[in-house]
Amino acid sequence: MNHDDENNLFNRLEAEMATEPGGDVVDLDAARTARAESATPDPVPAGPLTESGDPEPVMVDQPTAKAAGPGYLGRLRGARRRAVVPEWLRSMAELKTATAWVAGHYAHATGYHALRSPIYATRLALQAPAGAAKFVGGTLRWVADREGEPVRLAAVRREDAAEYLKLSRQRDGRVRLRTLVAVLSMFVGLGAALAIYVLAPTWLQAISVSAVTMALGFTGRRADDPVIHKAVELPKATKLTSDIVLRALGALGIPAINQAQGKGRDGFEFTAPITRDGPGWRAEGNLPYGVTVTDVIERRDRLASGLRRPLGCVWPEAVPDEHTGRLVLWVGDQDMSTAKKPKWPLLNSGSVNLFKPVAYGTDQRGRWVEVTLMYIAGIIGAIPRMGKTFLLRLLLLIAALDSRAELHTYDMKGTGDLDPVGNAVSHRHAAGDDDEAITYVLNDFRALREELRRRTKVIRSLPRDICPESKVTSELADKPSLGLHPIVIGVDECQVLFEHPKHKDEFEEIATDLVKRGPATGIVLLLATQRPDAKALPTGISANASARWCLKVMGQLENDMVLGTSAYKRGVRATMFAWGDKGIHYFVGEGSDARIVGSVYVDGPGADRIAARARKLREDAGRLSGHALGEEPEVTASAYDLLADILAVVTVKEPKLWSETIVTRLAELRPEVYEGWDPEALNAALKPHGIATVQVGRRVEGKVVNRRGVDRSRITTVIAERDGKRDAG
Ligand SMILES: Nc1ncnc2c1ncn2[C@@H]1O[C@H](COP(=O)(O)OP(=O)(O)OP(=O)(O)O)[C@@H](O)[C@H]1O
Repeated sequence: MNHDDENNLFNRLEAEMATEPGGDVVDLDAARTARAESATPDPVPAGPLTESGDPEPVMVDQPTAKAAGPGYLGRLRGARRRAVVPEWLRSMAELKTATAWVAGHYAHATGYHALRSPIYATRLALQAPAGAAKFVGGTLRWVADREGEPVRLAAVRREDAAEYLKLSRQRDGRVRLRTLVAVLSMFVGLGAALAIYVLAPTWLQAISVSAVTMALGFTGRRADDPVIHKAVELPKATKLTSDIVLRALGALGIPAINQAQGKGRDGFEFTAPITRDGPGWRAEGNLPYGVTVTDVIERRDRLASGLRRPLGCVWPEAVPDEHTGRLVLWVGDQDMSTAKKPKWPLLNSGSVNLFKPVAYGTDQRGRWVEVTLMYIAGIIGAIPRMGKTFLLRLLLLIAALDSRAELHTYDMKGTGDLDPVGNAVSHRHAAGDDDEAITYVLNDFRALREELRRRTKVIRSLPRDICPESKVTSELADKPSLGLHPIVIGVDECQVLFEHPKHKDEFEEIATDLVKRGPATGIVLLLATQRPDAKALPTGISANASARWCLKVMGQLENDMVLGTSAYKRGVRATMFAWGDKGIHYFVGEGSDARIVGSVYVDGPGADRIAARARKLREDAGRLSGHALGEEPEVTASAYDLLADILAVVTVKEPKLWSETIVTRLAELRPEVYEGWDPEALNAALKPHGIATVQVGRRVEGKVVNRRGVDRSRITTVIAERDGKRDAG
């Protein structure tokens, strides 16, 4: 009986006992027999009542274990098929890697031993006399049947004459035969040696003497000092066996596993054989009832101790479409952070189409993980020094390699990490968190909001056959006349914007708009922060981001801010990354579940080289613009302030004014900003400031006309609150 059957039976018997009135001690065998005979299902009190008022019985268990669950066909349909052709045969890249590795291994071993062969020969020659002595001694012992001596001596000690006589006779016969064989062999050997000496050419003589010397030298070897050392130190990563997995799971301190193992059971039910999977081993199976994969992930360090492997090799994972107790344990041969990574295809050559997936990192198994930068808004979160800026820069470099993309790069930390991209290709670029930089970013964000509006209008006006999905496509991005090329905005340490004492609301409002409506219009916003909380990353933004990269974080809150609500509960925990796991992160996006990815490492000089290539691409396409050309945006010094502008155009004598009058006046005041605004746009722009439009009645030609308008006193109050002054008007 397997564990499932045992458990089923146990559960059934428990249910039977629970339904017995009074909870008396029950003879289980008798109960089972009676149940089988009566063939009526057990009454379950929770069921609906029958006409007579008795609870209607509800079948919870089928009478036989066989009938439980779906039928054979059902189970077949539900079965997951394993790949017919193994992964390494399907993927050219994997096959190449495997073949190259095997060839490299043997080439290394051959070279290693070839270089040392003279030493081996000398040592064997020196050992040859000892080997000869050993050979002669061994032969004499064999001829004299020394191996039987202990038995004969034992017979002597026991004074067992009959036994001794029998053994002696047997020994005499054996010695005679062996002497004959030895003498014959000696003659044959000596004859062959003489023949070679007299008849054979010199090379054959040399080979023969060497072979005999080497053989004698090999015989004379010492166990503690081998002549030939191993060319490679085999890694300690030995095969993962079920025993090792069970031992490790038993060491986690999870009571249900320990109880099962205490009763002699496994505490883990393997659902597939342990197999080689990439550069590591993969075990899959069911944890005991009630134990979840997150329980194991939480104890990843203990698991690593139980497996006797470095932490970076041990990757327990949940299976997304399975129950929460289905564990996949992947144990790598090498620590993920130090394992050799394949060369990034874009490192030295190549360009990118942002509408197609691009490899940007590798998973634990060394396979490329791709990201499509279009139609997303992304957030990157991590504690400091884990590789957040490097990852953002990598994504921006990828974007730079599509010559159509217009880059806006903002390094609010100000250390110049984004300068390689910014100075070479960016349309807009700023570093630092001083007023000048903030004003620059604010102006650009405002311009981007306008661009977003323009793009939505362009997309709306396009015929269906050209723009079937109401979003920018690669073909549309190719047409310069439409101006729908990709715009990629990268902001490192974005909390500087969203916590800015004066402009935080406006930054938040624009960024939220870009996150929500940007993707369809070809605008991609990538935000990185080292403090992912509601202030640093407003929820309107974090909730709407469709791509998420989370490097190591310290707690559940930050984890869920970056990876999405309840990610932590589902076992997607970036808290488990070790301090050394730089660049390793959870990636959610590309329509798949969270994956662990180690991003490609591109250092400063590497980034410079790639950016130079990207610049060349742009120059060739005639698309280099803005900052990269040394041009600065027109509006820099005076960042406009909507509320202040409204106060400027609405006099104190006009306590309430129609929105349409205000937008007309605003357009006169600052046409580069307000041109084309309608009352709705004003309403939308005021909302983030907590200001709603009100009904304003005006007498027009003797009649009162009601329209939406703005209450001036509300504007002054909000400005007063914002600037901390009592009265702004
Ligand atoms: N993919 C990677 N592989 C290996 N090492 C990396 C990787 N990415 C970054 N690192 C290393 O991690 C260090 C920190 O990276 P980075 O400057 O991006 O961290 P950060 O999270 O942005 O830190 P801060 O919050 O201080 O800005 C780098 O100096 C780099 O050496």
